[in-house]
Amino acid sequence: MRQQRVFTAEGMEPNTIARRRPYTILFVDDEQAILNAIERLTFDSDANCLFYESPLKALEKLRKDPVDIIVSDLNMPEMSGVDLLAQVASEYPETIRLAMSGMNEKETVLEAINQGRIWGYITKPWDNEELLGSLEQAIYLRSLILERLMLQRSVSQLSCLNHEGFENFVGDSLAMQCVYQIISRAAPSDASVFITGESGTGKELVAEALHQRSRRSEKPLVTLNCAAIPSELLESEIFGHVKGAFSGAVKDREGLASMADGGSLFLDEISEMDIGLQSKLLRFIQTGSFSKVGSSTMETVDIRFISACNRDPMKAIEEGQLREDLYYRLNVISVDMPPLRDREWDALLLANNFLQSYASKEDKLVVAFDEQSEALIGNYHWPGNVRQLENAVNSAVILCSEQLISAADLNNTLKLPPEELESLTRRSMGAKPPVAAVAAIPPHSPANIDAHIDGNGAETAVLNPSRTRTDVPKPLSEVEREAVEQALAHCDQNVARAAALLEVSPSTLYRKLQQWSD
Ligand SMILES: Nc1ncnc2c1ncn2[C@@H]1O[C@H](COP(=O)(O)OP(=O)(O)OP(=O)(O)O)[C@@H](O)[C@H]1O
Repeated sequence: MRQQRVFTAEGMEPNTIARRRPYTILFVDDEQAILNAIERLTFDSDANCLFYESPLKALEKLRKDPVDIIVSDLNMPEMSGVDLLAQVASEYPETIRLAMSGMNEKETVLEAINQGRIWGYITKPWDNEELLGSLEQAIYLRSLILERLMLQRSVSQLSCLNHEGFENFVGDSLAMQCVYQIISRAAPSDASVFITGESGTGKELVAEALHQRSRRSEKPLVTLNCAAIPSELLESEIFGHVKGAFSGAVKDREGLASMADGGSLFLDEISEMDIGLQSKLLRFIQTGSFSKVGSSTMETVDIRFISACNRDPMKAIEEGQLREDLYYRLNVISVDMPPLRDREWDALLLANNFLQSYASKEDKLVVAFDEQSEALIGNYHWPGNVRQLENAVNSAVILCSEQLISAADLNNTLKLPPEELESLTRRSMGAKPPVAAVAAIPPHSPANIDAHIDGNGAETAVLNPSRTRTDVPKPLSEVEREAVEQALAHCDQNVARAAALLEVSPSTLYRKLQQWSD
């Protein structure tokens, strides 16, 4: 009996990716007899060998499920082997590509090698030991590439983790920087804040950050999810009750309003609150006074109100689910949370962060996302926002059987149909690693522009040379105007928000807009 040929790269440390699994080798040749001969030769090896007569079918297979190594004949009627390998080189540059050819095609092969489309070649007819030796070499090369990929990803993850975040937020997109600025400015005030945004965008984190950064941080932040408590119990939940106020009220009970005294009260999903109770809440907000259910004694507390709604509050008002007067009372400062799909590369930053925390929680040696899963994270539209991303990563960490998370692992919760999954994981759709986040910001975007106050106190926007990659400087006036235009576009033409983003006063911005319109 022949001994099993073990295609495991020698010289690699135990537990490295080189040992993670059998490698997949795809052989393409239009002659079935050649494929049969290779199949017999590799039958006992621990590699996962696949055989295709049609180069087009081989490409189709590759696009569904990339392989480690491809070995292709050169002369095939459907598509030449050089073209096939060039295609693989452009779509999957890290797949090792070998050509099989007779000596008469040496010129073509050498040219392809020199152009980087092919890594090596096997002559036909081959010597069995030489062919197996070439495959072992290819596997060794592939293992080095995977090792390098893993190291790159670890470095990129470390830089994500070392990135100084804002409170408990992860993300440095322009949209989130704008949110951080509003929080920083609003936090010290006692003014009510109304947070809007789709479900799972982080509205509760905003409430926590506002409280943490306020003078009330030593006192409690009390959260009430108005949708989670039956409306008949909500009044007593907020204001408390006295013994005998209703059947079941066997003793006096403090409400959340008393518990939040000196601190903040976060009213989540406010439009779900019963409309009758909303008028009592309005009175309470206006006076700071309330009485427990079943009591006529007034109590006074000092509370900062933060509210959130995951639907359009104007629609809720129109539909009679939110009192307009209450809304304006609660909405002194508004924070609109951007959906995850509008946050540049934040999804990748967040995913890496969740990967680290769940891998350590589950005690699993999962170190990174593979290329396809990174592309999926960057390209998917995440209707459930950060919460959905967190669940997808959590489940992928639990289910994944290798050190790299694959798109299929993530798709366990996303449940995308195969065609959609394939198109979202295609490299050409442009996912970028998180470390590229800063470089990806256009050179003249507001993130690359600092506010500058000159000796006379006049504010101007200047390019920060350490953050821009442009080689040819533009006149300052042009840069300034572009920065203002981009900031306005980013903030839906809201001058106050654009001014906050550019770190100038709204009056400065109005003055400049006036000058430019003259
Ligand atoms: N930028 C972020 N960085 C890190 N974690 C985040 C971020 N945004 C949200 N999360 C996490 O995502 C989950 C959902 O966030 P959160 O509960 O704050 O969303 P929400 O907008 O209040 O949702 P809902 O409207 O459904 O109540 C939480 O586990 C939260 O910690």
